[in-house]
Amino acid sequence: MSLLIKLISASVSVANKAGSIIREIMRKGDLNIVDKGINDLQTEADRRAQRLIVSSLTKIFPKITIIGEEQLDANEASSDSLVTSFDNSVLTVKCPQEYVDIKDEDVVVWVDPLDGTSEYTQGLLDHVTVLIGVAVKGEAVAGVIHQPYYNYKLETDASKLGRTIWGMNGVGAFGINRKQPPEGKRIITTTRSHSSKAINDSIKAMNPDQVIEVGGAGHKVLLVIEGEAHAYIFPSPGCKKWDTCAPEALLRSIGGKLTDVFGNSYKYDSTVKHANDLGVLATYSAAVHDWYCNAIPEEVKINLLHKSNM
Ligand SMILES: Nc1ncnc2c1ncn2[C@@H]1O[C@H](COP(=O)(O)O)[C@@H](O)[C@H]1OP(=O)(O)O
Ligand SMILES: [Mg+2]
Ligand SMILES: [Mg+2]
Ligand SMILES: [Mg+2]
Repeated sequence: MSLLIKLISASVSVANKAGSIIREIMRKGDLNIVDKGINDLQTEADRRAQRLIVSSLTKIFPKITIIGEEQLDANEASSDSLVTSFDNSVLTVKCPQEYVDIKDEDVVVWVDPLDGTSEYTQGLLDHVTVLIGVAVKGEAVAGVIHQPYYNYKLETDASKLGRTIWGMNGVGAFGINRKQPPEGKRIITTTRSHSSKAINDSIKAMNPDQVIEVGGAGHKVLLVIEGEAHAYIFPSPGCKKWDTCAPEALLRSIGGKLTDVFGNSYKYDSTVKHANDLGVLATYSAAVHDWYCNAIPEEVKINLLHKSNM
């Protein structure tokens, strides 16, 4: 069994339990919110989900570097029992030849225990995802996106609540049906809680038919994959490597693309700067990516570049 398939399989299992914790904390209603900066919230769910994910994966893969969003006291153990099981459906997949021989030290796992925290605290629950991204030699190669409240408005059957999607470069994506967005239209999805003039100017320059303002990097990439939007636009600082690693890998696995505003892929080795200073642009197909990239005003791009060098 290859290391990568085992790692994705374990990540699917632990992401599912992290989702249960996120639902449990919301059900009990004690979110215990702190603001880490400006409009940068953390709840008990972010903390407990990260402790579970990082401790569980560390137990199975002690030599792999795992980087999580939340800065937590290293001495504080997970209060939840660890997940050391493997998702069987992933284990049946054959690892592409190029990844068969990778070593522990080639891998970095990027964990966003709860993406869309702002929306979580406001009850916009389907914007929330758990993101586990796997980078190999600095490249986003595989991603798990768990959406704990998928179907929550439609389904009364608790067994149909939530879904887990995973994808790997050279293998494809599972748990989601890819759909082409409507032809002859331009639908853009963007932030609802971290807006800026640069974002508004860029969207205006793209002359869209519709703009979908929703929370979460994971959630917006799912909208792109399911054909609800042609592109996810965030020409602004604020997203970090744990926001984009899993979404980037998942999109790539189905022929889409996630880059900075210049069209360059981000790197994900353990020494990279965490902030994605040059923004995020994601599209459903690599063939249309350049159009969106070129449509972002030059002034917006130059400003991001200047700020990133400061
Ligand atoms: N200015 C910011 N400060 C902190 N986190 C940000 C900021 N902008 C974006 N993010 C992170 O990127 C995600 C996508 O952005 P948005 O929801 O605004 O479209 C957010 O849910 C948040 O992740 P998280 O919720 O995990 O902290
Ligand atoms: Mg956060
Ligand atoms: Mg996030
Ligand atoms: Mg988060």
